[in-house]
Amino acid sequence: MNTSNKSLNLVDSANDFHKINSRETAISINNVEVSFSTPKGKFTAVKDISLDIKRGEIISLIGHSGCGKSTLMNTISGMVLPTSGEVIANDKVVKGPGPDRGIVFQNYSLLPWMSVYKNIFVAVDSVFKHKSTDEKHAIVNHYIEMVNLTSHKDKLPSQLSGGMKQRVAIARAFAINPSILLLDEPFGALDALTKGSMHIELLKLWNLDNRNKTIVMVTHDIEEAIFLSDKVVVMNNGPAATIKKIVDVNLERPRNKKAIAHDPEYIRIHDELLGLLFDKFSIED
Ligand SMILES: Nc1ncnc2c1ncn2[C@@H]1O[C@H](COP(=O)(O)OP(=O)(O)OP(=O)(O)O)[C@@H](O)[C@H]1O
Repeated sequence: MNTSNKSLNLVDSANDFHKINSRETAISINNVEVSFSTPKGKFTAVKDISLDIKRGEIISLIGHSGCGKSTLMNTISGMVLPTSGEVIANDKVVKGPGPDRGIVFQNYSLLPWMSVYKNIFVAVDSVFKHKSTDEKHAIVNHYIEMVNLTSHKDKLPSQLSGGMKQRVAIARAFAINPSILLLDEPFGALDALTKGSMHIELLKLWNLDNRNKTIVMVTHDIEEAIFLSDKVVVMNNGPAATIKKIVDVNLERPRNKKAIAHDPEYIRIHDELLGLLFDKFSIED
């Protein structure tokens, strides 16, 4: 990626900005319960969930498979509405999806018949209706360049590697400039090396935006959660899953993946998260 110099220059000022800005609440999850109607009756996926997420924070949701991470995330995106309680995003009660909340899924959700360029253009075009075509092209080119895919912009998704597809999905999410970015296991399908470089690219984009975007990510990967996040929200097993603990990640940014693994605080957080996920209450099923 050709953004490293820019992002390095922004790091110090971004630190200050982040501290000031992080005092505002971007997302408030208030006493949320989500139940689904199933052929066997009502199924409560999550309940009693209350969580405040500050502007510019990166939050990870972790927990065992099926505990309700995606369901909770989808209450923020508006794709799932709470059965009771409410989610407030950018000071408005969430009643459905909106352009202030961009989402990236594990399966990239790119339109297979459209080029890299077109996939991003379509999203930009639908959100920035008031902008001229030239402005929209400039936005698309800017974000394609940011994820270093300019030479691949005319390719179809089927002609790209998994990491490249995920970069397109991330570029598309950033291009519509949502203040809240929701990532549902975005790197789950990638090999360790590609995953590592995607982490760096995500943080570069976040830095270039002055660490102003609020990012909520679902992951199964403890190391990924610690490396990227300010807080890790650990969920209990479902049904009727609740938040088990919110673990603060007080590790200085920018973080170096190699160095951080030897940091005593990293090791402590890692042990705590392992304990929370694999204690006797978590493995009863
Ligand atoms: N539309 C639905 N109707 C009925 N049950 C649902 C629905 N969506 C999710 N569930 C159930 O709610 C629970 C939580 O699902 P969810 O996908 O949120 O879990 P998750 O923690 O994200 O899982 P994973 O880590 O495996 O992706 C599961 O038991 C799932 O079967």
